[in-house]
Amino acid sequence: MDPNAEEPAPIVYIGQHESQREISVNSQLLGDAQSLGYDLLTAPITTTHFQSRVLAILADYVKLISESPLPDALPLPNISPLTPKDTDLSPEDSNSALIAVASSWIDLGSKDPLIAHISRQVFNAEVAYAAFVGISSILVQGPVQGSDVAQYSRAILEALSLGPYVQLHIVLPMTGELEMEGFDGEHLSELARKQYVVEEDEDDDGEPEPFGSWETWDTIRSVCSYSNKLTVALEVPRQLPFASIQSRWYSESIRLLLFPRTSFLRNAKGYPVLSKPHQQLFTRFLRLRFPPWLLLVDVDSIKPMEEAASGGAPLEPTPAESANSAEPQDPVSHLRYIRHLQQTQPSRPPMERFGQGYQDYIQSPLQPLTDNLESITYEVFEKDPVKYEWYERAVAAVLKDLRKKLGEQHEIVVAVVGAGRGPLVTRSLRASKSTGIPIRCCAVEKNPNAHVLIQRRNATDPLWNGQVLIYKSDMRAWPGPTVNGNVRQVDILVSELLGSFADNELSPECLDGVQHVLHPDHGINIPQSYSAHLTPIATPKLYSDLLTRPADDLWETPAVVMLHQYDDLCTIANASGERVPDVKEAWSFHHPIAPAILTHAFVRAGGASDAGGWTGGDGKNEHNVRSCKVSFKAQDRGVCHGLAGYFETVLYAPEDGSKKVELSTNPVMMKAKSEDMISWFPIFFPLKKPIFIPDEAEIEVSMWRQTDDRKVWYEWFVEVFAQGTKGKRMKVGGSELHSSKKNGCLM
Ligand SMILES: C[S@@+](CC[C@H](N)C(=O)[O-])C[C@H]1O[C@@H](n2cnc3c(N)ncnc32)[C@H](O)[C@@H]1O
Repeated sequence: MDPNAEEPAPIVYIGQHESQREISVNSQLLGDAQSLGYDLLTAPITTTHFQSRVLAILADYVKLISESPLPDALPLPNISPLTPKDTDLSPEDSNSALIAVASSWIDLGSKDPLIAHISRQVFNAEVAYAAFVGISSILVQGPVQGSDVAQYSRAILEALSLGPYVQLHIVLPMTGELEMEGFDGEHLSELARKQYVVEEDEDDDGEPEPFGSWETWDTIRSVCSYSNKLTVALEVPRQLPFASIQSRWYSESIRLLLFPRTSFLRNAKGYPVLSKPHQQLFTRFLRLRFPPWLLLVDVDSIKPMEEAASGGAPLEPTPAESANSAEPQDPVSHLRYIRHLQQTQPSRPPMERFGQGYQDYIQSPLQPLTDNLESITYEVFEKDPVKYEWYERAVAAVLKDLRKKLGEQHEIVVAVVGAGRGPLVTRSLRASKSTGIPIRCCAVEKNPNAHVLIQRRNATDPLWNGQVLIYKSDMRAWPGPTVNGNVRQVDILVSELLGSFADNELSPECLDGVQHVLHPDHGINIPQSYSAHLTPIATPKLYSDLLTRPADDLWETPAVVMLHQYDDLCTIANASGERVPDVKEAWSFHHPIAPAILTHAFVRAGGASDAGGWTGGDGKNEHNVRSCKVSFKAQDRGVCHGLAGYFETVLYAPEDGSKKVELSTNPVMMKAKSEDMISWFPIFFPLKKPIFIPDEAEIEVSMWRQTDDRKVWYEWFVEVFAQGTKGKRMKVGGSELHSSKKNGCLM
């Protein structure tokens, strides 16, 4: 968790795959591949013998129905169980390093019921046998061009139930068609009967839909209910598609990245290398919490060691051979290059280093008002390299402004409310020292355990020097500091009560409750304001994680997550033309609030005035209700799984108009306002049912911050609109109304 610690090279598992492996894979060959430096090897589940047997059964059946007076009365043929000649695989200890390959000559989505039926039998027999011999990872060719994706998906769903540990990895291109070598022999799709072959659409320009491959995947995983046993084996093409397609795939469950021969370039010395964009893609995937395995496809064919030693290619070229040959003779040049990339990865930004292991990990938001935090939690905040520094700047700026306004005679009272272990007290004292403006400093904390530490710190820290006035109190019940027997008004009220969505740790309610100690004319709050921001995202990872958890109200509870494997559905171009997420403000809070509002709230409390709150209680907290309706424009089709939430805060805007001191977790503003700040992860408002978003659709988000005087909760609702035929917008999808009332934040 230390953001400054040295980073080890990421762990990457690399395998080798040959589309047409000519030699059978056994533990000997696997051992040879491992001694060359591979971790994994692919192995076809069945042999060509099996294929010939299936084709013969098919041919017999076709003949039979052609000769039968009642062809429709004939039952579809069955494939008899596998025989020893049909497969080279057997149970071995080393099988965990094998990835089984299901036959690519079948057509699970064939529109011809006969072909689909045969294909399913082949596939099920293969999956079941692979699972039986202890190989859980199975590479499965994606749907054949023109076949029925729904039918294919159903077949995948069926196969997933064939073994408890079966993992199916669907081979798909990023866009268009696969580049890796296809299957050479007879393909079942070519044997579909005429009446089932659909003529090509003449109007079709032949150009693939850029998101077509992703859409195929979306259908497969939706039919399979986002099963965590189903992932993608994504082929990396020579020409990478648009950034929007790359980031869509990045958000998906990718277990394998396939690098075919075509994805490599040759450098001046003839060695295989990846282009810069390919390297960036590689780095991005490597930073995932569970990076995909890599498969080098149809490069550096693996020969058994014995064969290599007795006349095959030598393992390492001699210098003379290297000099004389136009192409390097290294038998694992692609692997060596990828290992080199692995070892020379650029270091991660501080937030990623700090959050390592927490990426896409769902946590309940902290409730520091209801719960008493542990010392270790404070310790984690205190590692932030930015937040405390910015608070110190803000206090210094306020001190200078107040000094101008109040003169040297006025002793400035600074109160840190919710002081925790005291870092903001230290920063306030430092600001006083650096500006030369003396202060009277107080610390208020309701956590009795943290209170012990701040008292000790007051006694031992030379900067505190026993001068800090320490109060163990809920700030809302604190009467203010007593100096020389008199209660003094506070000039600067410093707090850090912000959650990932700004107000979700009840900063507004706490600061309202302590505003009575602040000087009514010139008192200043740090922060002065904060705002909540949101944007719709696709995050299949979080959605499928939530699906695996039993509690129903998980869908009704915002979660704190270091969002990593997700895709922004709505982006805009920034000033330099770069596409950035369209993050919009939901609402904001400003402090101090108008005294009249507090007076009114006070009168309402106890039910003496008005009819009571709209959502319960007397209505005393109703001024902290907020709502918004924000509209976003999606560029490309996708699926919305929820809303990502962020916050921004103005700690202080100096009176001379100089740069404001601000913090932000909004990915668009963070760099400019508080780069490398690590204290807050984003918040995620999930949707119980993912919503499909068509190209260029409008996404409307309605959100509410509600209260009943005892707690605060959020409600959220998403609607999707597309352009209708008559030029009018038309609703095409929407969520149910989600509400966190049951798990609201207690006041
Ligand atoms: C997010 S922590 C910040 C701690 C510390 N100021 C820092 O920046 O490291 C918020 C602190 O406020 C305290 N707190 C929250 N609500 C409070 C209240 N109503 N009265 C007093 N302390 C409160 C919590 O116990 C916690 O120590």
